[in-house]
Amino acid sequence: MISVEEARSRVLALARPPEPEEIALEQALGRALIAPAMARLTQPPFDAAAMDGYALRSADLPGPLPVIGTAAAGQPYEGGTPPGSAIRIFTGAPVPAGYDRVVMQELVQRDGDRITVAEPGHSHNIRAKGNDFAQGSAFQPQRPLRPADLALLAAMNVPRLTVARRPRVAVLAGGDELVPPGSTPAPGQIISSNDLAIAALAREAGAEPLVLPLARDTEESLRDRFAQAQGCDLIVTIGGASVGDHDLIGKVAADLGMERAFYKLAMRPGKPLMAGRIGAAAMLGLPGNPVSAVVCAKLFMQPLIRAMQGLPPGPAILQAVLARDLAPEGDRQHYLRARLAAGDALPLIEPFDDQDSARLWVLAEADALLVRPAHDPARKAGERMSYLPL
Ligand SMILES: Nc1nc2c(c(=O)[nH]1)N[C@H]1C(S)=C(S)[C@@H](COP(=O)(O)OP(=O)(O)OC[C@H]3O[C@@H](n4cnc5c(N)ncnc54)[C@H](O)[C@@H]3O)O[C@H]1N2
Ligand code: MOO
Repeated sequence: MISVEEARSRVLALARPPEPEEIALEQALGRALIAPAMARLTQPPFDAAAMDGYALRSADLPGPLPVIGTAAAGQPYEGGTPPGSAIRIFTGAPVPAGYDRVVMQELVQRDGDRITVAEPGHSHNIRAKGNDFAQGSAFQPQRPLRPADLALLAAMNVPRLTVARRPRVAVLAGGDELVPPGSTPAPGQIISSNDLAIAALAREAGAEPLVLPLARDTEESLRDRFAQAQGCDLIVTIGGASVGDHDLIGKVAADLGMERAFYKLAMRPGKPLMAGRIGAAAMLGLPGNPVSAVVCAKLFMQPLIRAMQGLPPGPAILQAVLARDLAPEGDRQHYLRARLAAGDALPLIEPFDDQDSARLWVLAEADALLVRPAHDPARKAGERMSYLPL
């Protein structure tokens, strides 16, 4: 069995270079820029007042000074600025050349058309032209676009963007025991849960998921579902990955010409993970146990989807302090469902006693996956450990 690290690099090697798509700025939340966005203007485009008050020369203080005009946002003052004068000014208005300071109105005594300033405050309250960004500045963050990025891109006057096309991900769950949520299960049946979680994880990573109808445990049914996944960039199967008589994914995928990158890795949960390529599509065969499927999706599927968009694959691995002693680990890298609590410099992490890979309730109560390398020795409370946030 290969290691988690080796499996990860083989999975990431399945990513093809991202394909460009041009979209409107309003559609850009969560998308990955694959060409830099260039600022089409300078911001602020002029020296701008940062406060409501009076624009004047510092050298003329404390006054008294005549107020000879007004400037507001969108209504610049067009007159002269002779020494010994001031104008009324409002936040966002251009500060006329000649004045070097805006004094907040709270610090000004006004008597008719004259002002006196006993104590002007420290700040000059002027945002210099270009102090945010200059025309021609290139913006290309190595992460999905966030809400505030849309404001920046709007301020840069960039109404259209070149982003990575969203990878299309087919989610293929199967098993004779599975019926969709809302059905009444017959004896021996359960509700299919994984497909929803895997589709949501795909969407979270930037993909456009396509959840296929549940497959039966027959080669014919699976072949039919693979045919429905035509045109997708990634096919993610759930279940049927192990060695039982009804675990047909490997066989059907092989019959369809799958080039296997690996099958099985030294990981817990998730040992029977399968990866490769079928025609133009990458393929991941996730194990059926619900927790195993989610853990594999976080560790392999989401990084692959991010890589397909030209993004750093992740996931972020963070540090925490162990809240209790742990026995030595076995021969597979273990991802333990765990709770986080506030600590001093780092959070405290405590794994749940029951790590059954079918228990979704425990997964829902977990904040993190505590990472223990294969053959990790016994650990004491207080030691530093790695974890993956959920
Ligand atoms: N003899 C062995 N048996 C098993 C091994 C092994 O090495 N030797 N590995 C175990 C491990 S580890 C895992 S994980 C599972 C994975 O098996 P499969 O990928 O073949 O998954 P299934 O058998 O189809 O299902 C396992 C389990 O999960 C439930 N399931 C499947 N799909 C869904 C779904 N969409 N929603 C909800 N639950 C689902 C299914 O009913 C089973 O209970 O194999 C072990 N066995
Ligand atoms: O490795 Mo399987 O993924 O637990 O239960």
